[in-house]
Amino acid sequence: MTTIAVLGAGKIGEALLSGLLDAGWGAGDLLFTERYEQRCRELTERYGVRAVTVAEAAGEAEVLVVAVKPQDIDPLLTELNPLLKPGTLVVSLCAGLPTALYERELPEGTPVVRVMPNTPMLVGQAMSAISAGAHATQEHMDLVEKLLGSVGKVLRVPEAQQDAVTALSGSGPAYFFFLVEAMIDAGILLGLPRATAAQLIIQSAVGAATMLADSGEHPVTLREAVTSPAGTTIMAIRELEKHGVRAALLAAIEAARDRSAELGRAHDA
Ligand SMILES: NC(=O)C1=CN([C@@H]2O[C@H](COP(=O)(O)OP(=O)(O)OC[C@H]3O[C@@H](n4cnc5c(N)ncnc54)[C@H](OP(=O)(O)O)[C@@H]3O)[C@@H](O)[C@H]2O)C=CC1
Ligand SMILES: O=C(O)[C@@H]1CCC=N1
Repeated sequence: MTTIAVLGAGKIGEALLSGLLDAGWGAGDLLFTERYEQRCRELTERYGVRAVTVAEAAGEAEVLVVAVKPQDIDPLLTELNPLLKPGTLVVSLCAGLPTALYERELPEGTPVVRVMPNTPMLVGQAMSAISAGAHATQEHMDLVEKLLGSVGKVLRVPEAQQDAVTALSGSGPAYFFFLVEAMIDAGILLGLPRATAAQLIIQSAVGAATMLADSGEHPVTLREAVTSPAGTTIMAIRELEKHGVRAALLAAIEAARDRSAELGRAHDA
């Protein structure tokens, strides 16, 4: 079995560890690094996976998954450079960071795969997009596809699309959570108890997502089926259009794309 070390087991690193264990990966094949002792203990107690140093991770693992904040990448790559064994695959989950950054800061020929996952990985429902760096082979891509495929769906995309992907599916769960939060507030406004409003909206979200995933229908068709002539839904849609919700989403996702590109440029040589 391939040994995988997650460097930086925060929100997404923990989601990956948890998702891989749920999918049947052995705890003995998973390692992680973290900055603080207490966080190491917490994760080891929760998942039975071993906390190691970066040097131990580089010595033992065939795959190093980098899951630190983009702002924390430079010291980690400096530490990793002299430790990396030839042929170790480096998988980056970091928003904005190009494979070229890793290739520049790590030993010549290091295979790198850039991935943009999302937190539904925690429940085996991630959407991950993967792109090969200059030295990543078909076998490396297949291995990363297998790894991420065990915790959700995987799409191969050209690296030039990764900033857009980050804005859409990387950040995407947050937009849905925001929408659900606002809709629950609307229930409160209408006088419903919070628990009732939450149950109504969360199940509606699950039902709508399942229809989108399973029916093969375009979202417009599904929305039209809910929108009766002179009924309730069209009154709500008119307000959404009047308040520019569609334009707000376009602008929001464009801003997220721009931020991803900016995070990458911050590391230009
Ligand atoms: N959260 C998300 O939904 C997604 C995040 N990502 C990407 O994943 C990466 C991590 O994000 P997220 O999990 O949210 O962030 P977190 O801050 O939750 O996780 C990063 C973790 O790495 C630790 N860390 C930092 N430097 C080191 C180091 N040198 N060695 C070991 N551990 C270290 C941090 O410790 P400390 O807290 O002490 O600094 C923290 O626990 C980012 O690059 C982000 O762009 C990608 C897709 C989705
Ligand atoms: O907000 C962020 O920067 C990270 C990347 C995608 C989702 N969360």
